[in-house]
Amino acid sequence: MEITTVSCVVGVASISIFLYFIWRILNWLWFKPKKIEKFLNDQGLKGTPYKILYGDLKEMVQMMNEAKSKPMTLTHDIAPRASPFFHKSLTTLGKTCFTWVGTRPLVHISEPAMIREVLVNYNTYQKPRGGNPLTKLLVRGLVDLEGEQWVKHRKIINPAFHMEKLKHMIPAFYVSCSEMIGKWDKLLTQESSCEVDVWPYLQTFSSDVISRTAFGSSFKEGRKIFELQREQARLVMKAINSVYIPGTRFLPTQDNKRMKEINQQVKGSIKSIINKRVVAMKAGDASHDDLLGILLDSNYKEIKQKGNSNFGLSIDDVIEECKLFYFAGQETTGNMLVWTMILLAQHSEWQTRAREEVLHIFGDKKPDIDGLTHLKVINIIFNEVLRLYSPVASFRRLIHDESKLGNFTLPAGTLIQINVLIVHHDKDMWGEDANEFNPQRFSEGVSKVTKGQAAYLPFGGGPRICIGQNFAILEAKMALAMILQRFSFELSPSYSHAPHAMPTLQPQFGAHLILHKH
Ligand code: HEM
Repeated sequence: MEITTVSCVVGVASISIFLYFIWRILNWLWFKPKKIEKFLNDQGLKGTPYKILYGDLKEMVQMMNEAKSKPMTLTHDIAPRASPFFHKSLTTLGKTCFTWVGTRPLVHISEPAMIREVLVNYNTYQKPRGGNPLTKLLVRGLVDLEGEQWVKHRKIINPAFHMEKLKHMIPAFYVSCSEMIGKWDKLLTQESSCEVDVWPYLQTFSSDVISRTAFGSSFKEGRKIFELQREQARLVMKAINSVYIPGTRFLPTQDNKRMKEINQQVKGSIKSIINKRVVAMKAGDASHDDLLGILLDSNYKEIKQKGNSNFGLSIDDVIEECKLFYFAGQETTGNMLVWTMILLAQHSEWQTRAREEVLHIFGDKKPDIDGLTHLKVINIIFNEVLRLYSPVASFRRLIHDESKLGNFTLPAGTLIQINVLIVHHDKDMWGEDANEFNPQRFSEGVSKVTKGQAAYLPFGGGPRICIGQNFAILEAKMALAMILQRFSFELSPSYSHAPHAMPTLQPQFGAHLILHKH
């Protein structure tokens, strides 16, 4: 009798637990997203209807693949190809609307006042969490931290990007660019002009710059790290574009195994560079001019000042920051340069103006820091390139608690997306010629043209603005000045216009230009 009662109780308890889990799964998969959908709709916010588990992921990937399948006509109206799903959603649902990333709502904001609110209040609007934890193998460090940890890291890393430190990186920019130009010179030994896909050269250039500026004399080891990080980025992008089922990262799939293997190798290599450097520092024999040297110095000062190593970065922290320099600084700057060359190849009048400025300031001499900071025409050209072909097409934030944004109340767990590329092409903001290449619009500075609004965001904004923007601009100025001193260029007939945002904005089929030697 007693045994029967016990079995009954166990049976009822098991059924209850089972039903509870079923309820939780159904709530996660269906009831909660539908409740949120109604909550947002009731506030007048339009959105795509929620689709179970995937949300809009399938349509997003399908539209991206379709856009990728063919090049576009040679215009700068690139958002429909580069961000097809978001462009369509914002066009049909309104500039403030919502879509779905799996079971999470993704609210798109485009009004400058709302954008500013999100960027300034960085403790409320945080970097997204969740999704596939394997992505953390690629991006951690400053870009991924919050609260006090972020403040601490930003303070220690900041000195590495001060102008007086960046000055010491000019020789590294010069050497890397000379190597690239040397290769182009070789291609042109027989002929006075030839067709070159400049994209792979610019990628190698910008990764070489990071290897040299991050690790100084150890830059060859840096190059190997970079190759591994590139492979990691491909695997991570694959993971991000699929729905993450919790726990699957532990499955011994080929991709999972490779991602972990790469992580070990990269960490091991950076650790060995750091260890060598720490030994050299103790012997008073280390370079203090590269990013690693400046970071270790700054860290040492912080620990000394506060009298406790808890206030500084650990070796693991330093490893993550070095990995981040590659991830954040290489592809973005390479993209900025490739689009600059493509646009100047198309708009020869601006190419001529830029060359005249370079020859006026430097003649055929090595560009120096003073001259580079005085390049005005090149400055407005870069502003316009970064507007039309912003390397970071969009970025996201996550709210952990219910929050008010503008007139809307957003539930906890909502993702927010700022579609930089779409904002940069908005005719209401930039005028009827929003899709034209017109660097002149920046002739009186960025704030004049945006009327001080948060509408120009190639480097983000607020306290979490890109820490490397001066580095990137200086590097790009050196490269463009040296290129213009030696070559003129135009689009090759084989160039196919295909801007593609995966993850940063790239020319999908390369950048085939005809180079002419001066
Ligand atoms: C043209 C080149 C570049 C572009 C367009 C660019 C763009 C951006 C953007 C849009 C953000 C903000 C992302 C967000 O708010 O979610 C950002 C952050 C960041 N960037 Fe860059 N970046 C460039 C070059 C660099 C370089 C050269 C480095 C370093 C070597 C770098 C390091 C970082 C870091 C560490 C952050 C995170 C800052 C923080 O959260 O405090 N970037 N970048």
